[in-house]
Amino acid sequence: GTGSAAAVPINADFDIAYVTPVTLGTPPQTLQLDFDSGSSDLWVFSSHLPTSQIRGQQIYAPNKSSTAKLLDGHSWSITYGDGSGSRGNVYTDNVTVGGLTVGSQAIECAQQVSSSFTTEDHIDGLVGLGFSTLNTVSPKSQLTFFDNAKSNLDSPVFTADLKYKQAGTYDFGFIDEAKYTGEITYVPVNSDPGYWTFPSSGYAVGSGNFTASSISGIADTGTSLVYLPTAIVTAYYRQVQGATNSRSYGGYVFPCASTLPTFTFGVGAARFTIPAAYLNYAPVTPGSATCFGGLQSSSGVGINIWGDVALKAAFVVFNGGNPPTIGWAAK
Ligand SMILES: CSC[C@H](NC(=O)[C@H](Cc1ccccc1)OC(=O)N1CCC(N)CC1)C(=O)N[C@@H](CC1CCCCC1)[C@@H](O)Cn1ccccc1=O
Repeated sequence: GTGSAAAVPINADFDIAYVTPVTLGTPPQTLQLDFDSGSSDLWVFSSHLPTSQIRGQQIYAPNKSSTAKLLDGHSWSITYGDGSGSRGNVYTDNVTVGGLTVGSQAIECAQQVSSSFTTEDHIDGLVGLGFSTLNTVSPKSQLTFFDNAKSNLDSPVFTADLKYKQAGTYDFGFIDEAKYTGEITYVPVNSDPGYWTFPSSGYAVGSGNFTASSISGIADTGTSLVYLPTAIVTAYYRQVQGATNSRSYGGYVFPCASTLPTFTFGVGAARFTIPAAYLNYAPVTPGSATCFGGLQSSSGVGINIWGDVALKAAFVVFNGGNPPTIGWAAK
């Protein structure tokens, strides 16, 4: 089988995250979930949450689904890189994404969410697309939607075609040739850390020379920005008039009117250029003349992350075969 679903930006002004409609249970309950290749829990706002923690989000009510089953004695708790988090209990039920259905998928029902989830009313939960080793359900960890679907997929892959300020798609089980140009460059994935960790072959700032250097990082659809080693990031912002590394804003900022260079990264022999517009991420506060960069240092994060700012400059194939690989193509 295959599936195909839209990845819709949650904010009209800048791409902080993308959500995809997912139907749960019988009769179907549709929620807008953030597909996150940087984590491996499928969790939802649920009828088990105190109403004080719900602010407009859609919820999944397992007691309204004839196919829901409590996973007795199981719980989950997750904290993300940005400090947000949630926890709760677990049901299994049917989950459908873009026409692809998984029966008895673990649906982690939130009983508590952190304030940043309560205030982000466009996100009703997450679908983790990392490796199932990262799943937080205890005492028995659960499989991701992708791992459960894999044996029924025409091909054990999912692809991300994220776009700048417009809807893109996540496809499951097939590679849509119409979504990319040229060849797909595949490189090995180290799944031991549980993420889609792959080697990049180097970078260039604007029209400058390409610096060959092996950079290990993760392809993370759930992270908005790109986080890379400080040496690379300082080389980039040296080319930006008025750029400073602001402690108060937590990263590199610059006058919104500044001209930004592009940023090119290598995957094997292939080269992908992130347009300057993607790197002029957003005003630090609405209407400010100071803007926050889409490229930031990974020194505070602990790993290099190729987030949405990079992913939307390419068509990316997450190949869950044995061994796993990741493919990048121009589009
Ligand atoms: C450098 S990991 C920071 C990253 N969280 C972000 O990227 C958030 C995303 C967001 C989306 C919607 C509203 C608010 C914030 O956005 C910012 O942090 N931004 C954007 C706006 C900017 N002004 C400031 C910087 C992050 O924890 N991702 C995790 C998934 C996220 C969690 C929050 C909800 C959306 C999905 C995850 O894949 C990151 N992971 C990756 C590997 C290991 C652990 C880990 O946990």
